[in-house]
Amino acid sequence: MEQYNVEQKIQDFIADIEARNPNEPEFLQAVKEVAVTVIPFIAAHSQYDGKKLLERMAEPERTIIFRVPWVDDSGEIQVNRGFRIQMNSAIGPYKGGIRFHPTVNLSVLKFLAFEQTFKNSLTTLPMGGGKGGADFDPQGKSDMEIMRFCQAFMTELCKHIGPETDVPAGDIGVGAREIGYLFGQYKKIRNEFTGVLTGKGLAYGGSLIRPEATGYGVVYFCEQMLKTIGQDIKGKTFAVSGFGNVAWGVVKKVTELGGKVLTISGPDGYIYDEDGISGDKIDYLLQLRASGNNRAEDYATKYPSAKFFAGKRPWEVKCDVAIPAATQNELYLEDAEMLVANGVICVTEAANMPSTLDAINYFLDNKVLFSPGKASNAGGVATSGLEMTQNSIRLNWSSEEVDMRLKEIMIGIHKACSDYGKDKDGYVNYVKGANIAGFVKVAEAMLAQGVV
Ligand SMILES: N=C(CCC(=O)O)C(=O)O
Repeated sequence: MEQYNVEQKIQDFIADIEARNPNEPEFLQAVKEVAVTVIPFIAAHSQYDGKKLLERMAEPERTIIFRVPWVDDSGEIQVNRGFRIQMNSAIGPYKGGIRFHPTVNLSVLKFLAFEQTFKNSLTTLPMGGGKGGADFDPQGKSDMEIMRFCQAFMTELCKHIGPETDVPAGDIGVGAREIGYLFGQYKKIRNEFTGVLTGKGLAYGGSLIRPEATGYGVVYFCEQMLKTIGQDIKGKTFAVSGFGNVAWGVVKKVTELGGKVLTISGPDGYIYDEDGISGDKIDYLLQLRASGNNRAEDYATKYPSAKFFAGKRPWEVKCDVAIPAATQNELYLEDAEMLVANGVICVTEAANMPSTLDAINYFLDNKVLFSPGKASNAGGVATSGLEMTQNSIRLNWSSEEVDMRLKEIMIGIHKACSDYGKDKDGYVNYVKGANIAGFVKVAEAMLAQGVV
């Protein structure tokens, strides 16, 4: 198909998506990024053309929105809004996290569920795309309030999920504690003990390595990216944002492989530790999170080698590798310009859609190695898939076994992205590679299953 037709197809598709999904900026951002890379591929492959595959992928199979009433410690009745987006089940049961955060809304969860479809496809495991959550703010809540909210949330959600239907897990605001309360309520209501959630505790069906998996997988992917230019993790400096489970896993694995992590960040700002975040400092990150606070400043208070920069983002720091591990749209064009000016050679996304489209295009135009979260942060959901496998065979693998399979999966995702994303100069456009590689498996399944 001639170029002007393809460009017109892209514009027409985007115009339709904008008309059908007004006031959903995050969802439109995620769909546009896929459209500009996948539509040219569809146009060049007749078996996919004219089948409305991307149009169908960009429309959830089911959107469930529900009221979550609960009682706080003072006896006040609270009302929150719960969601589950069941986006695409062509290659497996819906699979994706649950996010508890005041910024959660339909647009955010649709973007997450859409990205999850491509991410889960890249793992090659049988998992469809889904995501859920609520506009509930866990910050400052007591343990009992967290439990009552999780029970109220699952009282409704349990009608719509199951081990062969939809398998939720954690995400921002939903950690091991919340998964436990959600699982307990599901089991009580449905009277079933199944692998309906992943990220479970080891005592009731969880998998070793799952807490570290997203961060480990990011570093395994980053290692493969650096290898394409003859580089390695060892001796490199890293700027990391966030300090939840994901950032902790990144810091742990980078340090283990000989890299030096200089920063972590919270909503209050970032800390710069010139000595590097290693040893007991890594475990302190978890204590910081476990204490329920999200102030990065506390790290600088505890460790004199660290300086705190209030209200700033860590992308002003000179580093070899940047790893955004906090949340969506945390790395803007101005940050990308600063990173490139300071000589960054690789950006490996650890959060979901942390870079804006302008920032991504700036990295690609400057031939910086850049990987989207749907590829490089897939280690979390991949290990969730391995947890589902262990539950199915009613066996637990060792941490070495799980870690080995995780690394194999990340190397496989990197190869798939390279196969579809390498240009004639040998530069790998991981955005293009991930979107096309993720699209193909889902498209093949959708074509085989008819118009459903
Ligand atoms: N929050 C996750 C993990 C989802 C899962 O493990 O099902 C993600 O891939 O964004």
